[in-house]
Order: sequence, then structure tokens, then C-alpha cells
Amino acid sequence: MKTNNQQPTTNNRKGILLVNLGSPRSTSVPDVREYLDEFLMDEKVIDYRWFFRALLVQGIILNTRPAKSAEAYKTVWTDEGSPLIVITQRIQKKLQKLVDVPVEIGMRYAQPSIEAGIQKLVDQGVSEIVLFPLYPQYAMSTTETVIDKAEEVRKKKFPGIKINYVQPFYNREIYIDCLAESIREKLPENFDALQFSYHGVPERHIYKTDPTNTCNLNDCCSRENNPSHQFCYRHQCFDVTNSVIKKLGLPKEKVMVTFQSRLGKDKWMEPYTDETLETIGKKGVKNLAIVCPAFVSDCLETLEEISVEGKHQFEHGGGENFHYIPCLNDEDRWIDVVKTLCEEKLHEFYLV
Ligand SMILES: C=CC1=C(C)c2cc3[nH]c(cc4nc(cc5[nH]c(cc1n2)c(C)c5CCC(=O)O)C(CCC(=O)O)=C4C)c(C)c3C=C
Ligand SMILES: [Fe+2]
Ligand SMILES: [Fe+2]
Repeated sequence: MKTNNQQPTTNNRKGILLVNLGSPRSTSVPDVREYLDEFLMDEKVIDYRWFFRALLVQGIILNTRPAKSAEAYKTVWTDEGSPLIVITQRIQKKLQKLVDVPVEIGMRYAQPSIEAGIQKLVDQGVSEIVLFPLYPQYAMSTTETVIDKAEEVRKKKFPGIKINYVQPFYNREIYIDCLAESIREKLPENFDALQFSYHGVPERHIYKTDPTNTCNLNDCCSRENNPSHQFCYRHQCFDVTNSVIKKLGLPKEKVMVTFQSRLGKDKWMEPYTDETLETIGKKGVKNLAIVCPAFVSDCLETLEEISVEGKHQFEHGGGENFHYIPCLNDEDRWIDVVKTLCEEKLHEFYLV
């Protein structure tokens, strides 16, 4: 790795850990149940006190959801395994060809775990790790829980190593350029609207992670400057959308932002993707393009919930042509962005 004339202050070996959400081991109902149990019992995902979380997850959700989710996973599973894991492995392999430090992957839930990923790096002599949570926007249920887990593992198992975290990159020009170009290439010639569908979160999560208490989940998320923006997932979704459509030269009237994948009875961020898809056909949107920039790799939530279910909802509501725009996945231009963001953090090790 080039060091821009910075000399390493130590000989410590460096490495990169790419972290994604994770998938069940297989599409069997017990494996999906085990995965959902670990995922939904995370207090940063379902943020109730332990007793109420256990009552909801283990007493209610795990009775019915694993069978339903297993069916959905079956529709997207490949011979190599879960799309999310397979794509993350492809990113790893491509990045490994571009950098001269070891690159491993770890998943927040299930396997390969963050601990297994760190162990692989340590086995190669690494003691300074750049950990990259593969989420463009900050959320308590994504970036924050990855960092919590990695710190827990580091303190318990690897107290001698250092970890430097890549920060959410939703407002980095290199990422916006990359996303805009990727969308531009895949947009159909004729479309009435471009829908940006982001994974939703309960509104409570946004209030909870706002250290400034200034976000009202209303117009403040769209303001240019507000102290809450650093931790406001809603703002960060709007920001990505606005920056991309500016690059693409699209009029705002042609663009929609919606939130998908809600679970349970809490109030999640609105408008909801499924409800929007059911109604826009009748409002004149016959040709729709849709993109999901909360995900860098295609997964259950994009391949099944949007490409299959979303298409049905749109057609059921009177829509005609539904065009799903895939995630960045292992596109070369995205791998270059991953490389740049990791290198910045590797260089910080040289500066201390
Ligand atoms: C309270 C529940 C959930 C919150 C909050 C949540 C936030 C959140 N999730 C992602 C990214 C992904 N989620 C995925 C699947 C998934 N998400 C939830 C629940 C919450 N997510 C569930 C129960 C599931 C499992 C599938 C199902 O039963 O519906 C995935 C796909 C995983 C895969 O294997 O393909 C991703 C990726 C983000 C970015 C986010 C907050 C911003
Ligand atoms: Fe999710
Ligand atoms: Fe906000």
C-alpha cells in the first residue's frame, strides 16, 4: 500500500475487515430462526428492555416469522449461498487484488462472525485493523451495533489490537459519484419516476440517537445544516437522494423517497415503500425505476422484497413497467471507493 510519503511509526501489520449484516447459514427454518433470534435480540435493533424484547421476539416473532422468511430466502438463495455473503466475498476478493494488506470479512450476525474475521487477520500477524461497516448511512441498528460488537470482541479476545473504523460515507463525493454513475448506466430510457427505497427504522431510533435533541423528524432532516445530521438516518437518506439526483440532473418532481422492511407495531419512518408502490400506478406512474441505496450489496430485502414483491405491488396498483436498479455489489468503481475509504483509515495508523 502506498503511504503518501508517510513513514510507518511502527512495524505493526495492518489489515482490513469488511463487515456486513449477515444471513442465515441455510434456508432451513431452524437456521433462519437461529439467525433471527440473534439479530432481533440485539438491543440496538429491537431496543426494548431485555424482558419485553424476549417476550416479543422469542414469545411472538420467532413462532411464525422463521417459516415465512425461510420461504423468502429460498427464492433468492444461490448455489454459492446467500447473495449478501457471496457479494461481500466478491468485494473482498477484488479489494484484495488492489491492496497489499490482508482483507477479511465478518458479519454482524451469524457466520462468518466478526470474531472469526479478526482471528483470521490476527493469524496473519495483523495487529492494526481498519474495520469497514458496509453501510452508507449511520443507524443505531447498523453502524452502531457493528462498532459495539467489534469493541466487545476486541476487549474480550484481542486486547492487544487496534481498530480504526470507517465512518458512514453517505456524504462523500467519491461515493455519490459512484452511485450516480451506476444508476445513470442502469436507468431505462423512459421512466415516469425514480423511487429511492431505503430500509426503514422505527422513528424512536432516530430520536434516541440524536445527541442534540434537535431532530423533529420533519423538515429539519431536509435542512442544509442541523446539528443532528451526523446521527440522523433520515437526513442521511435525503442527503444521498438529493446529491445523486443533482448529479443525474433529474427534476425533484420525478423522484420519491420511501422506507421499506418495517417490522412490528411501532411507528416506522414514512412513507412506506409497499404502500407507495400499491398506489402510484393510479396516480399516473406507469413506468417506474427503483433503487435501494441503504444497501451496498443485493440481499433478501432488495431481491425479494423489492424486485419480486414490490413489482407485484406496483403492477397490482396499476403500474406497468417496473425496473429494479441493482446495488453497487462488486462493480469496479465501487471497489475503488472501498479502497480509498480503507486507505484513509490505514494512513491514520501511520499518523499517530
Ligand atoms: C426492528 C427490526 C429491524 C431494523 C431496525 C432493521 C434495520 C436495518 N436493516 C438493514 C439491512 C438489512 N436488513 C435485512 C434483513 C432483515 N431486517 C430485519 C429487521 C430489521 N432491520 C429482519 C427481521 C430481517 C431478516 C429478514 C426478514 O425476516 O425479513 C437485510 C438482508 C439480510 C440478508 O440475509 O439478505 C439487510 C441487508 C439496514 C440497512 C437497517 C437500518 C438502516
Ligand atoms: Fe433489516
Ligand atoms: Fe433529522
